[in-house]
Amino acid sequence: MARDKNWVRPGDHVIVTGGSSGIGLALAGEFAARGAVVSLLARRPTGLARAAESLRAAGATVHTRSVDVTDRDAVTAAVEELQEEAGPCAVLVTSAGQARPGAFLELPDDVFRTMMDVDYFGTLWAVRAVAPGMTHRGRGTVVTIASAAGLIGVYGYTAYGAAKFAVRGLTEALRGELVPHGVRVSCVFPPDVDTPQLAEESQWKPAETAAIAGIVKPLQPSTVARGIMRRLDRGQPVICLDGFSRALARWGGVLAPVLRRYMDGRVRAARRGAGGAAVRTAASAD
Ligand SMILES: NC(=O)C1=CN([C@@H]2O[C@H](COP(=O)(O)OP(=O)(O)OC[C@H]3O[C@@H](n4cnc5c(N)ncnc54)[C@H](OP(=O)(O)O)[C@@H]3O)[C@@H](O)[C@H]2O)C=CC1
Ligand SMILES: CCCCCCCCCCCCCCCC(=O)[C@@H](N)CO
Repeated sequence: MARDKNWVRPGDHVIVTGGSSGIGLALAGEFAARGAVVSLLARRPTGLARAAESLRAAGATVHTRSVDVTDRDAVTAAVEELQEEAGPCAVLVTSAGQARPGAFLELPDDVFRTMMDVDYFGTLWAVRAVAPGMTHRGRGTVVTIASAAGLIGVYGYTAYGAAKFAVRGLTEALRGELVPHGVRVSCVFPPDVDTPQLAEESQWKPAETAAIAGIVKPLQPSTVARGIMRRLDRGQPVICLDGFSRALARWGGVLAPVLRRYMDGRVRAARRGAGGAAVRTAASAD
């Protein structure tokens, strides 16, 4: 992905799934500050209205659509309508997502399907709705929000991590196909970010998962959004916001045995901390 200061211009139409909250809303604010027209997609109309209001108060032009990203036809229809209202989509950000951590042996089957439906297929349907237009016009940027849990397998994230690995696989393969058509493709791998989702998932999060994720202090959504914009300006296809994730993205395969031992140590420490005499041996194959 080449440097191109015109990847987003005033008046451009930017579509953000999950744009009513957290990372998506913070990014919508960054695009609005650059003069873009922003469209927000999410399920809850109240959240959409509140987010739109806050962006409009800062002078932005905002469109919204209440849609569940797992519904392919609804996503396609919403994106088409929004493009009729606000012009062809110059940038798509897929931030709609959900995290449900838990011990593998205790997670209900349907959680695995829900994570894939929301996090993976929710990303896929939005990308498929804009990709033909972008390639036809020879201009566009697709930004998917994965997770640091999509860079390495993390205790407690069997369902969520698998879906985020899928987002990463999709984005990486897609890049090779779309770049020749003038379409930029980037994937973002944030560590914990201080958003409603982080609070929501804490009710399910095993102490072991918290101990591993706690290696990186939660970032603020505004910091994450600014960091993403800076890296998009530089044309980076793989976007990490902290040193650990960056090391993982660059050296993950080579570092994996060391990282696994390190994480297993955090798991054992978390169990001692929880007062558990029951220290089951953490699996550490290599
Ligand atoms: N916060 C964190 O620690 C991290 C988050 N991420 C990822 O970043 C992305 C954004 O998360 P974050 O900003 O924290 O979360 P928030 O909970 O703050 O925002 C999530 C957004 O997605 C929307 N959304 C959720 N499910 C659906 C759905 N089925 N259909 C349409 N919209 C949906 C929500 O609106 P509504 O509920 O009304 O639909 C909301 O707008 C997610 O993909 C998440 O996995 C990655 C790494 C770390
Ligand atoms: C020597 C260095 C060792 C480094 C080990 C790994 C460091 C990064 C751990 C990241 C854990 C996963 C965070 C998931 C965030 C997320 O997606 C959820 N909060 C969503 O809500």
